[in-house]
Amino acid sequence: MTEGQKRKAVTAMDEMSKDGKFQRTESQYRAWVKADGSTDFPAEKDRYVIYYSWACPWACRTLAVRALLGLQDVIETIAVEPIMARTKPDDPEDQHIGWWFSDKRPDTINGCKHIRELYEKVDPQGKTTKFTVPVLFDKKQNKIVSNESSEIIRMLKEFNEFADKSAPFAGVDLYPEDLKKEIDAVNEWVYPMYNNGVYRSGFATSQEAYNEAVKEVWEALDRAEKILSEQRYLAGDRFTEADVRFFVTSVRFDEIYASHFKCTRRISESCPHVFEHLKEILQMPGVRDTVDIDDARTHYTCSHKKINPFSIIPISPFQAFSDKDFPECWYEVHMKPHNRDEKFPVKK
Ligand SMILES: N[C@@H](CCC(=O)N[C@@H](CS)C(=O)NCC(=O)O)C(=O)O
Repeated sequence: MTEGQKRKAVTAMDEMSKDGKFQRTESQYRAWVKADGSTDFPAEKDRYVIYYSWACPWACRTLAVRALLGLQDVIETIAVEPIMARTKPDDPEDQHIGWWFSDKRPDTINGCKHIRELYEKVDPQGKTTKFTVPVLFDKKQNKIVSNESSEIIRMLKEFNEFADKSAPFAGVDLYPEDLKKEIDAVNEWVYPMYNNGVYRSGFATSQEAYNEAVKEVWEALDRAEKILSEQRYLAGDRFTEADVRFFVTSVRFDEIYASHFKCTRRISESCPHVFEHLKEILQMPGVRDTVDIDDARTHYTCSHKKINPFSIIPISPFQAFSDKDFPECWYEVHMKPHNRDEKFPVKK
């Protein structure tokens, strides 16, 4: 970046088309960790860190896969604060709002104040303009490896030799060769209609754009409900990344997307099979530790000022059935035993 030229920093809420549609930009860091050392990023224990937000479904899918593969002691993690804030508050021309660290949640590796500073540190030329989590960071070379979660979840298997063998899917490839076609077919509709669909619904700034998006979210729910009433998992009778990718949106749906993103339906009331599927995954060893529904709710309701200018947090719908406060009332419902084993016994 030459002097006088300013980086145009953007956030998700700036990525709008003229007709009010949310259009997500592509991730910019797309390198790969490899166990065989064939890239600049060899798989090593204690070398990498994942920066994440508890709110972010994309970041949390990397945490879920890390837990399922038993990599908690191999790759460390650093969380940001839930509420986004201006990253250059002293510059009136720079209105960027982003993820912050704090004394309670410090960046213990790079000592940055916010995620934007981390990106600017590794990229002083100003090529990056959107500062997202997750970030997979190489501590040895001080480089960002990847900020694309769909690729990070696939490269985590490269660390399998260091995995805790007692983890539910230690050494397992969640994108196995023989199921790639089925998984790709599921991801192809789950990403646009569901994972990104809820954002397209919530960020829409015209009635037409909202109607179109929310209709697709509902269609995706109906489609998943049908599949999960006929088979145990989305890509067949084996658990795969397609289930994790679906889960991270499902788990936030009733508490956050139904109200804050105006998706209006509730999984726990209208999609019993999707609900049991989400409970099954949430209850897999390690996964509960990758979901902080309180932090997530705080982020969405208090960071998107254009959607919720007074930062009013809607009361939890699960409060209606419980004497417990939030988030205990939420966990009470979601940690109740699921019926997936009974309905679809795993073939031995
Ligand atoms: N393609 C990215 C998307 C990540 C993403 O959009 N993360 C959001 C949080 S949910 C973010 O960090 N947004 C920052 C911003 O909008 O400025 C991935 O899947 O890794």
